[in-house]
Amino acid sequence: MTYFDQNLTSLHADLVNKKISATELAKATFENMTQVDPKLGAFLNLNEEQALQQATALDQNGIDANNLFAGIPVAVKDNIVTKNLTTTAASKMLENFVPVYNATVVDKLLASNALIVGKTNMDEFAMGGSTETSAFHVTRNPWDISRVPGGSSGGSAVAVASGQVPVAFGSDTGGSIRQPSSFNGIVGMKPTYGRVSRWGLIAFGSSLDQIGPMTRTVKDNAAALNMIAGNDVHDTTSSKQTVPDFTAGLTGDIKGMKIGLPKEYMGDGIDPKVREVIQQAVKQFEDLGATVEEVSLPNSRYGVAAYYIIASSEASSNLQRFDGIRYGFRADDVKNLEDVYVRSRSEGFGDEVKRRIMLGTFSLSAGYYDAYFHKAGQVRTMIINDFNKVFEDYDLIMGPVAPTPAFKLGDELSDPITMYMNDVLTIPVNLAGLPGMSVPAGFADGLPVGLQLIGKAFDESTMYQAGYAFEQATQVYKQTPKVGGAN
Ligand SMILES: NC(=O)C[C@H](N)C(=O)O
Repeated sequence: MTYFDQNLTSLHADLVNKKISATELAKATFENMTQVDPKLGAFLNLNEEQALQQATALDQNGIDANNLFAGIPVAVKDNIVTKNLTTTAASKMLENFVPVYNATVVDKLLASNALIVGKTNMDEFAMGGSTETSAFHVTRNPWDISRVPGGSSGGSAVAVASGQVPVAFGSDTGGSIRQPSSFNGIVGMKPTYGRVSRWGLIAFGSSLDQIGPMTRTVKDNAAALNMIAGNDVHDTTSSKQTVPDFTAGLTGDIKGMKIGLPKEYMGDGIDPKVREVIQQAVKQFEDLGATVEEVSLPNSRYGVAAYYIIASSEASSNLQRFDGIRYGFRADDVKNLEDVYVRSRSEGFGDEVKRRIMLGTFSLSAGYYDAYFHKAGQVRTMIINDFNKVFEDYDLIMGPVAPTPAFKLGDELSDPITMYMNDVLTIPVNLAGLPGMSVPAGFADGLPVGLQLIGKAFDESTMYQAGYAFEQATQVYKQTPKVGGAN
C-alpha cells in the first residue's frame, strides 16, 4: 500500500466506511515499507508490534468519525522522544536510549489514535543538511538514489515522498524541515516559534527549534499542524495564542494577496534552474490574482554566520548532559572521572557534532562572548527588523527554499561551509521565529524544487491559503519519484 493516491480525508473516509480496517491499513503499510525502505533507508527503527496492537484495538472499538487521524500511520523523526521506543537522534551516544516519557507531540498523536509506524533517520542531533551525519546509515533520495534527501529531517521527508506514510514529523532549527521537503517534492511546514511544544524534542538550538509536519499536500499539512499545535505547560516557550483551524479557508482564492520577493533570495549563488522554477511560481501567483513585488532583506546575508554562533552555542550547552554518566554511551576501560567525560564524548559524538560543540564553547567563552555570541544576537535583531519592515506592506514573502536541488551523496560532507550554505535562505526565518513552508514548485533536471513561503508570526493560515491555491493550480505534487512504486 502506497500513499500516492490518498490523502488524509480519503483515508479517513475509507476507514470510517470500513472499506479498509485499521489493521489491514497498518499491515499493508508495513508490507510496503519492508519492500521500499531497504532501497532508501528512511527509517531507523520500526514500531510494528505496538502499531498493530493499536490498530486491533481501534478496529474493536470503532473508528471515531470526528477524528481525522484515527488509524493513520505516521512517522516521527528520531529526535522526538517516544516512550518505550528507542530514540537515538541518530547518534551513537543514544544508540540504546529508551525514553521513559513521550514528547507532547507524540502524546497528541497517540491521543488522536494515529499509529506511529517508526522513527526516521536524520543528521546526528539534527546537525547537517544531508542526513549523512547519521551514525547509522545514509538515506537516499527517491527521485535519484545517488543523491541526498537533504536534512536534517531527511528520513521523514523520504518516508512521505516515497509513499511509505502519508504524514511524518520533523524538526527545523535552520531549515531541517523545509530543505529536505524541497529536495523530495513534498510540503513541509516550520511553524512559528512557540506554535508547537518542544517538550520531548531532544534540544539542539532551543531558541530556534520547532517541530512541524511533512506531507504530500497542503491540506494534509494544515490538518497535521492543527493536531500538534497549542500551548503546553511543559514548554514555557510554547505560545498561548489561539490555534485557528488551518484547513478552513483553503478555497484557492488568493486575489489581492500581496507577496514580497526578496531580491537577495534570487541573486548570486542561486542555481539558475532553481531561479527559473521560482520565476514560474511568481507568474503563477500573479495569474491567481496576487501581486508579487521585489523587496529587500538586506541583512539576511549575515544569517548563516549568526546562526552558526547562536545554534552552536545553544547546542554546546544542551549537549553537556551527554557526559557518559547520566545518559547513553560510556567509553570502556576508563581510568578516572575525566577520562569518562573525555572518552565518552569523543567516542560517542560524530565529527559534525563535535565541530558545533567546539564552535559554541568558543563563542561563549570569556573574552570571546562579546565579539561572537553577543554580536550574533545583534545581527539577529537586524534580521528580525528586516522582516518586520517588509511585513508592514506584504502578507507573505516568497522565494526558493534552497539554492540548489538535491546534491550527490558525499559531495558536501567534507566541506562544512558549503553544507552550511544550503540553509542560507531558511536560517533567517528561524532567527526571526517566523513560520516558513516549502511547497513543491517544479523540477530542475528531474529533481524537485520547493517554493518557500514565509509568513508573519502566527499567520500560518495565510501561508496555507497561498500554498493551497498554488498547489491546486500547478498540481506538481501529483508527480511521483522513481523509488516507491508509483512509476
Ligand atoms: N538543524 C537544521 O535545521 C539544519 C541545519 N542544516 C543545521 O545543521 O543546523
